Amino acid sequence: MPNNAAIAFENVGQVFATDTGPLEALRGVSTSIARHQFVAVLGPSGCGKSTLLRLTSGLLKPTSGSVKVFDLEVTDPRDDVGIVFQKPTLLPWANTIDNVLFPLKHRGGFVAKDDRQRAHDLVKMVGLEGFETRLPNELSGGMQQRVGIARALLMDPDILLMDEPFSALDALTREEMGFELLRIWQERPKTVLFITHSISEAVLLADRVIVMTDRPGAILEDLKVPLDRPRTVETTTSKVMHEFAGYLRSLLLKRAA
Ligand SMILES: Nc1ncnc2c1ncn2[C@@H]1O[C@H](COP(=O)(O)OP(=O)(O)OP(=O)(O)O)[C@@H](O)[C@H]1O
Repeated sequence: MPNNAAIAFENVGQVFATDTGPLEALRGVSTSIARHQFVAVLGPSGCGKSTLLRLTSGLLKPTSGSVKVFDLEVTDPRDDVGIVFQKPTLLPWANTIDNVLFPLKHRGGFVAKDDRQRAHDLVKMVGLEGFETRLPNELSGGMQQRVGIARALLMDPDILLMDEPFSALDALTREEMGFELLRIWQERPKTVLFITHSISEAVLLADRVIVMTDRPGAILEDLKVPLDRPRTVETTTSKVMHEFAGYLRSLLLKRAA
């Protein structure tokens, strides 16, 4: 395992205790993600994708093996790891800026003038200039998700964990958000672990796609995406994208056969 990895999973297993007995969610997951690499994870429902993400964030400890971030075993949530969930879980009474600043406030941190400026800059970066004082219910789903992304970027984390971040959005907004994320990622390089059910989204965004098996989740294939950057709208209709997506689809279907 290279020791310059941003994230390293070493023989990770996760067994949950449930009412009906132990449930093995992950088995023997070993892989590493280089700094500033964009890795997408695809796999059937319940194969442990979110569990992998929670283990990386420190919200959960593995029952076997280890998860390391920059060579240190993950024991607790860290400031250099930002998370974006499917639903942005914004505070309904707080405006855009205050929602972005929430992680700082939550940690009991003093919000300095610089922090407020950073929040304004991030809000601008995610395309919400002019919406700084709006409440979440005055924003569309896509805009709320942008607030969630700006919030995850507040501490300028090196690692960004994203759990189906665009799945609640309509197809067009979803694609737009994907390109937006690539723009942000190029502007402020980050190590991204991105969970999705969308093959085309995984291919369009990532450097590498990890395909998981059914539960207990293990790595079925780990593939480099054969597309140059920057990715553009043309990429989405390219032959290479089409063929690679087709291969991934066959992998996922074979598994279900
Ligand atoms: N805290 C928990 N206690 C018990 N079982 C759990 C817990 N968290 C997850 N599981 C179970 O572990 C398995 C993997 O869950 P996980 O959410 O990681 O899957 P997933 O691949 O992200 O699924 P989906 O694609 O449907 O979101 C599932 O069977 C789930 O029910």
